[in-house]
Amino acid sequence: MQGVWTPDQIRAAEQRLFTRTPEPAVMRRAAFAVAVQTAQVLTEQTGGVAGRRVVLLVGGGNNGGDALWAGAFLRRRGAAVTAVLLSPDKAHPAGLTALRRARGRIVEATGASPDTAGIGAAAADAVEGADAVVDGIVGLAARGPLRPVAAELVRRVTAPIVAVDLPSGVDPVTGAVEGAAVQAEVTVTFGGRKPCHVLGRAAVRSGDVQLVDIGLDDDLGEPELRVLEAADVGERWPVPRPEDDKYSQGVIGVAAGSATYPGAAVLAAGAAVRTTSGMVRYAGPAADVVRAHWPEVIATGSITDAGRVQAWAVGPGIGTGSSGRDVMLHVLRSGHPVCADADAITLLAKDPSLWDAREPDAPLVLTPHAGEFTRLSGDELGIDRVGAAREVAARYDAVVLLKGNTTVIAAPDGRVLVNDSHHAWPSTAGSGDVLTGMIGALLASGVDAWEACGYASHVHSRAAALAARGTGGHGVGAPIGASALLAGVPEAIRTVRAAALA
Ligand SMILES: NC(=O)C1=CN([C@@H]2O[C@H](COP(=O)(O)OP(=O)(O)OC[C@H]3O[C@@H](n4cnc5c(N)ncnc54)[C@H](OP(=O)(O)O)[C@@H]3O)[C@@H](O)[C@H]2O)[C@@H](O)CC1
Ligand SMILES: [K+]
Repeated sequence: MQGVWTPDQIRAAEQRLFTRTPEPAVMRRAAFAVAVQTAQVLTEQTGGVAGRRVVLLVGGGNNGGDALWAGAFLRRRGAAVTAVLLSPDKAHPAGLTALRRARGRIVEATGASPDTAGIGAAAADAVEGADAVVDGIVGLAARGPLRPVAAELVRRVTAPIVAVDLPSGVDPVTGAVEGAAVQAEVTVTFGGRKPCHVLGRAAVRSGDVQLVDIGLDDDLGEPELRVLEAADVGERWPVPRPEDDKYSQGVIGVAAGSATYPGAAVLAAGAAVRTTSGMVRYAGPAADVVRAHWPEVIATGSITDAGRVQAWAVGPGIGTGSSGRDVMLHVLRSGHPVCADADAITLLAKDPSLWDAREPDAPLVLTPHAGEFTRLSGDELGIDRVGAAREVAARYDAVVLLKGNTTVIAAPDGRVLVNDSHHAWPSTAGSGDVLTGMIGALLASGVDAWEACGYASHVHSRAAALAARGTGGHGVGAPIGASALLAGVPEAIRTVRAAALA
């Protein structure tokens, strides 16, 4: 599990660290890691470091200081280093001295012979001719998108960019990208990941995030967010133990779909079949279609005949009328864990009396997309998706899985997991029905509700990428539908289990 800390938490931890290690030493350690990473990028792209042209984009704070020191280290490897100063009066003095001593070149962004965009000739030549660029424009103190001169310089870069701490122009806390921002090949960050490395468009802008230990670990405290790694998921994914039988692994009940729209039922029940080896029951008007697709599912037409289950996955395609309401009353009164999606969420939002049917201590998972979330919360979803999910989770005493390119999973006690797969292959109709069935199956097998959401969401996005044979948003792959995603689930489970056993 990876932790993610806010800039305020990082700064507070740094203050404690500086009582043991002087600040300049910490900065040099950070900068050295930037230099090593830049050398690696240069080697990969050009076959070496000596003689290659490195440009440092240097803002007026310590982020720029890191870049200047990194430039001084890169001079030792024989790179030709040019620092482009965006705020010459504020550029980090010790960093400047170090680069000058190492015989790096220093120019001003808006220096002599400016072009029509106001960029000085030396800066323009350097940026356009670079083999690699180090982004030290702004770091933890960033506010808003890149300012015009920085934006213009970044626009002209064609070389790979190594971002110091975070890609300049993104919001460090919310991950919002509201204007010009750096697209990094690699981001070298210090002490702990920040929200922008794992949230939304900023996570994509960060590229490959390399975390460098600067001695902060003991001072960081509880992380603001957590990210599951493949091995975390594989280690806890339920598989049959030698002593298990079909009942001991959990029986899940799926209440989804309708006679007119049986697809949601087929997908949710199929997802449950592929998630665990326990038994799957289906209750609803699509029983015949479900049986035809999944002979292993025990299907019945009415929720009242469903038989015993250990958890319910409810909602997709049940409708928001009186029969949907009856289904909700039944599953909420059962006292078992419930994963409520789609129409189930709309029903809960429009009829608050349904909450009274819920057993107070039974775990409840709500898996809204943005529109359903707004119905639940009563407010438009803004940039701070983490804060919003946390608030709704606390209000309803439920785990809230807020769907989006970054999935945010908030527990009622404030813990938050995020799943950012850096791709959008799961964005296809029916994909949510699959996720609901997966979460329900994990709940039935006894996995904690917050963790179940994290595991299911990780495997779900992995299954989509496997099915699409795709990687990043602009990488290879072909479009998939939810049935293909579902078919990818077993292989996705195999890969996370292999990671855990490795
Ligand atoms: N603490 C430590 O010892 C360690 C810290 N480390 C490093 O320090 C970094 C934090 O440094 P920092 O606090 O000096 O601020 P930093 O992010 O460089 O910003 C500088 C100035 O930029 C400006 N600015 C704001 N928004 C902007 C925008 N959108 N576009 C353009 N400019 C913008 C704003 O100034 P303004 O112009 O508004 O007066 C702001 O004050 C951290 O990320 C890490 O790299 C590492 O060395 C490890 C040890
Ligand atoms: K930066």
